[in-house]
Amino acid sequence: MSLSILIIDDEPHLPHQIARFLRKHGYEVYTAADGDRGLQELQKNTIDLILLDLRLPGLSGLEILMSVRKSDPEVPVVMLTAYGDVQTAVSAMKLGAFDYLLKGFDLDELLLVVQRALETGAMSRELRQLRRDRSDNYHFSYIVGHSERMRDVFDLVARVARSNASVLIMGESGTGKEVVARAIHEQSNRASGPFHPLNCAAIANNLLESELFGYEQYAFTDAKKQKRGLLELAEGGTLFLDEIGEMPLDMQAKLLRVLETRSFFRLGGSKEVKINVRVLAATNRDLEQAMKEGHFRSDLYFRLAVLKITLPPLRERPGDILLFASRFIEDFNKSLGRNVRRIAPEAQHLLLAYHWPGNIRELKNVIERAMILSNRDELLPMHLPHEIAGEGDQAAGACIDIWEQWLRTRPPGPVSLDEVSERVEQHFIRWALETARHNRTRAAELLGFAKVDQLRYLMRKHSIE
Ligand SMILES: Nc1ncnc2c1ncn2[C@@H]1O[C@H](COP(=O)(O)OP(=O)(O)OP(=O)(O)O)[C@@H](O)[C@H]1O
Repeated sequence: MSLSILIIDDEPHLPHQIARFLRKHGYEVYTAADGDRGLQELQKNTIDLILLDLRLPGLSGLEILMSVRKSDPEVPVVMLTAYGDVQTAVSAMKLGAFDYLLKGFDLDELLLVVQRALETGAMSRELRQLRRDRSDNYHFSYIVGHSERMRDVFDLVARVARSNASVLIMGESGTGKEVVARAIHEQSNRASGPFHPLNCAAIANNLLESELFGYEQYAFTDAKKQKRGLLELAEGGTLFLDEIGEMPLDMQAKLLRVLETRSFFRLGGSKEVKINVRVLAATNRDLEQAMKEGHFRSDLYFRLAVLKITLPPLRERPGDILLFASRFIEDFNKSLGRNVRRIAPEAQHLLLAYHWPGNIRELKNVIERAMILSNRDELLPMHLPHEIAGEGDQAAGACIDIWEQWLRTRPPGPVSLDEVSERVEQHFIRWALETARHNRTRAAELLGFAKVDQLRYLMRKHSIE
């Protein structure tokens, strides 16, 4: 990725001399002779470093520095200063400038400062990304599982990680395709580079192109400022294209060209950008079928599927269900501040008997939900959703919740059995009506009544409308 430097300086020769020198070292350079034009360049282009003269016509260097800090706090600024202005340069450092250079500097000295500033800028971007990942609650670790098929998958992951080839990861939704892609990245020699996932199905077709390729200013009406696409942002790392089967045919042709030439043009751009990015793709669609139907290009398929990994659905590896469940319990114990110790045997049976159409994602959600619902150290059938536990257990669960709630809130003193059964009865009826969305026949069924009349009688008794 070529990094961009903006020089804001009004001297007639120096900026051009610096620009020539930096271009020779592979940087993209923009120049501006005053603050206003400098800020305009900053608005239009993606700038990685600013070299800023302290004395300028119009806005002063310090004023420009302050507006840069406000609009783009991470871009490093190096002040260019004359001998008599060192004191002001020191004030600029206090305002957040990265460094200053005394005019008369030699170009090698400039290059060193530029390289250091760019590295610092890259590090603060990386830190921001890491913080974002952490706040997304993303902590990368994965579970291999007991099943032989998953052990084979992760053996293959370790082997393909060493190569640079494209990999196509196949499997139903929620089987862990992105997890596998991250595992390949983390075990490869690109691990210290970025990993950028892009879900081709979650993004409108017209945005997909600009998301991948980026654009120059005014490439289209809304392109107010140049923007780098994911192909550039993933430089030195991995780009993960999820649901590649949903990519429109014209984009498939453009992606193929990138894979063949390892280069591309930003939208509206005329300069070829060279890249060093590994592309991993995933699909839950049968791409061979899609090729036969003409929805997927076969040349792209063969480029992407140099290596293939297929993830089995969870129902075909029941040996993994309880292992994954208990690992998720450990994770959620930490994040929810809970201390759940086990899954009751009856609940284990239900988890094992279920067919898991949503695979590991569904299992993870089911465990999280159960842990939120349970206020004990054990997960019971009543904490599982009704498609897993059936309705009977949900009703029992509701009943126990009501009971526990009442025990916690009732005034101290002796409890009469009548009082307890009255309360449970009243709350149980309300629960059934709500669950049945006020359909009385259905609510009566949930309560195990043969006739709706029984429900009507109890509703009158407890003054329930
Ligand atoms: N081996 C694993 N270890 C730990 N967590 C896993 C594993 N596999 C999947 N998960 C969890 O299951 C959820 C779904 O995984 P992932 O997003 O990788 O699936 P996917 O196959 O890419 O799904 P989709 O096709 O819908 O994009 C995630 O929360 C992930 O953390």
